[in-house]
Amino acid sequence: MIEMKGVYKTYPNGVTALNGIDVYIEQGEFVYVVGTSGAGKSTFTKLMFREEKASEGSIMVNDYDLMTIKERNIPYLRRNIGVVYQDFRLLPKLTVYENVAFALEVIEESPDKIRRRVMDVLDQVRLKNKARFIPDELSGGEQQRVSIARAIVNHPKLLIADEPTGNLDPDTSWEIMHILEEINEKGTTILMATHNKGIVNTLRRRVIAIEDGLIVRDESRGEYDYEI
Ligand SMILES: Nc1ncnc2c1ncn2[C@@H]1O[C@H](COP(=O)(O)OP(=O)(O)OP(=O)(O)O)[C@@H](O)[C@H]1O
Repeated sequence: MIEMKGVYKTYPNGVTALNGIDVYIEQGEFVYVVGTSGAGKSTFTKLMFREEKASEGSIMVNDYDLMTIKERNIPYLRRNIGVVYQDFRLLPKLTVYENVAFALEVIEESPDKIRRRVMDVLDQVRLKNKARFIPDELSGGEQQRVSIARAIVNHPKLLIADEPTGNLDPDTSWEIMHILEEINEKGTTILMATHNKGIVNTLRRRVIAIEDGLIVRDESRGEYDYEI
C-alpha cells in the first residue's frame, strides 16, 4: 500500500520536482507512471524507497511512515521493495547467480535457502541455464531479467521499475513485460515509469500521468496519450 498526501519535493538546487501529489495505490495494483521528460516521474518513485526524502507532505509505504522513519529502519523498508532500472546496474564481475544471491547474503539468509531461492527466481525469469555467466556475456534483455530476479528475490511487496524497457528492442521489451505481469499476478504491486506508448496502450493498466510535478490524470485502464 502506498499513500501520498500533499507531497512536495524541492531539490537542494531549488528545482521543485513535485508540487502537491495525492495518490493511493493498493497492494497488488499495476501502475504506469507517464509524463514528459523532467515531469517528476523518477522523483515520484524515488520517494517511495527513501532514495529521496519529500520536502513536505505525508508518505506511507507498507505501513512505514516515510517522513518519520529512522535512518536505521530504512534498510527494513527497502527489503520489501525491489527496484529495476533502465541501465540494469548489475555488478560486472559477479556471475548471474552471484548478482542475485547478493541481495539475500546481505540479510544473512542460510546458504541452503539462498541457493534454492536464487535458482527459483532464475527459473522464473527463464535464466537458470545462464547462472554462471557474467553480465557482459548476456544480451540486454537477459541482463534486465537478471536485474528483475535480483529485485524480486526477497519477495518484495512492491516492485519499482524506472523505464525498464528503455534500452531494449520491442520484442525484448515484451518479454520483460510478460515477466512483470507474472510477478504482478503473484501479488506484488508494480509501479513502472515508462515512455513506451505501445506497451501502455496495449497492456492496459492504471495510468498516472505527471506534468510539472502534479498528477494531471489518473485512470484505470488508461492510455499513454503523448506523442513521444
Ligand atoms: N538530484 C537532483 N537534483 C536537482 N534536481 C533534480 C534532481 N533530480 C531531478 N531533478 C529535477 O527534477 C525535475 C524532475 O526530474 P525527474 O527525474 O523526476 O523527471 P522524470 O519525469 O523522471 O524525467 P525523465 O523522463 O527524463 O526521466 C527535473 O527538472 C530535474 O532536472
